[in-house]
Amino acid sequence: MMMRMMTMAERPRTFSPVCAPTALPRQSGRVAIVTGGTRGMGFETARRLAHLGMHVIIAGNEPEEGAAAVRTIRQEDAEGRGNVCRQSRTMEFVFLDLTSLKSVRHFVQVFKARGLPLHVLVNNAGTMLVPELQTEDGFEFHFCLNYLGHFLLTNLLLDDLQRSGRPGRCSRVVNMSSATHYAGVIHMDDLNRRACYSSHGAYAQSKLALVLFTYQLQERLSAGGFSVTASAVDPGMVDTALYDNLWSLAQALKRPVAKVLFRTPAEGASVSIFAAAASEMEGVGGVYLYNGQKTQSARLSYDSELQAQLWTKSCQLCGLQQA
Ligand SMILES: NC(=O)c1ccc[n+]([C@@H]2O[C@H](COP(=O)([O-])OP(=O)(O)OC[C@H]3O[C@@H](n4cnc5c(N)ncnc54)[C@H](O)[C@@H]3O)[C@@H](O)[C@H]2O)c1
Repeated sequence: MMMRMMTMAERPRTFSPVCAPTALPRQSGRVAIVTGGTRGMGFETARRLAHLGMHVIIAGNEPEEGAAAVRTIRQEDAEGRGNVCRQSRTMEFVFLDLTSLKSVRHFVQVFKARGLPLHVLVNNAGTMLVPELQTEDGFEFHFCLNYLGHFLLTNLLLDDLQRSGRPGRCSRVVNMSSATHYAGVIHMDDLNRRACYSSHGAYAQSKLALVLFTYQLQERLSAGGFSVTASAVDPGMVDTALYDNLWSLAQALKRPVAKVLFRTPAEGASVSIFAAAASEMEGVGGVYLYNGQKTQSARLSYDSELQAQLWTKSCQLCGLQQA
């Protein structure tokens, strides 16, 4: 499929959603995992995929928020169908803490025990501007939550994605990146940023790592002849709880600006939903999407040597055997 490349300078200033909701095909019989689907864009993604008929598993570290999200979506679904089906097992929450590699492995074990197929994995969960902090495994917080946890999760679920995809109906991995990745640098010898920490630098590195991971994953999937695609998406600036870590003056200034200029979570999520479900994206991978268009990502993200190095290093950090 031909998609026109946009440069950064060409990026439109309008904040319209990327695709009309009606343009998406039904997804009955398909299964999706959405990380961080308890609120914000993850919730909107889970909601839309569920309404398209998918069995959606919200994976997150906030069980109460997760239960509320599941209740809301089930209720909406039941009302849409004119019946009440609150016990439906096609919309559920399963605990996953992406800052713990043990939790990632446990989540995968629980999922595999169910014997379900897996057609869509949306790696959406994330955090931003956290003060210097280490995870239980000793990783920098942004690096682990935004990138490494998702790297491990995806790799452990790859065989399920490969088994569930077929030519003409590929399984899809969607990685939630950000325009901040353009400012990112990969510090291969200091991925945990011990030498010189900045929360913005750590966030940017994690989002660039996700783009490098996306391209390397697609290359490996294509080389293996698998019916799985991987894409990175950029939702624009979206008014969500992601900005809760801004210092208080910045918060106060952000609020009125966000109301006018930022996208709503539903608008922001439309790019993940498009990547996860649109017919236009069938068989399309190794791309960075912004406003539903294939867009040029950072120059560094196309460095295939850097992609391979990061892959190898990430396998070592997670204790994964290299394929
Ligand atoms: N809001 C924006 O302007 C913007 C812009 C570009 C990219 N993004 C990205 O979009 C994604 C979604 O963010 P959002 O804006 O909807 O923010 P949000 O704070 O509303 O959602 C973040 C989600 O991640 C989950 N999460 C946090 N820590 C977790 C952990 N340890 N384990 C599992 N889940 C965890 C939260 O529970 C929540 O569901 C993030 O990856 C973010 O970096 C956001």
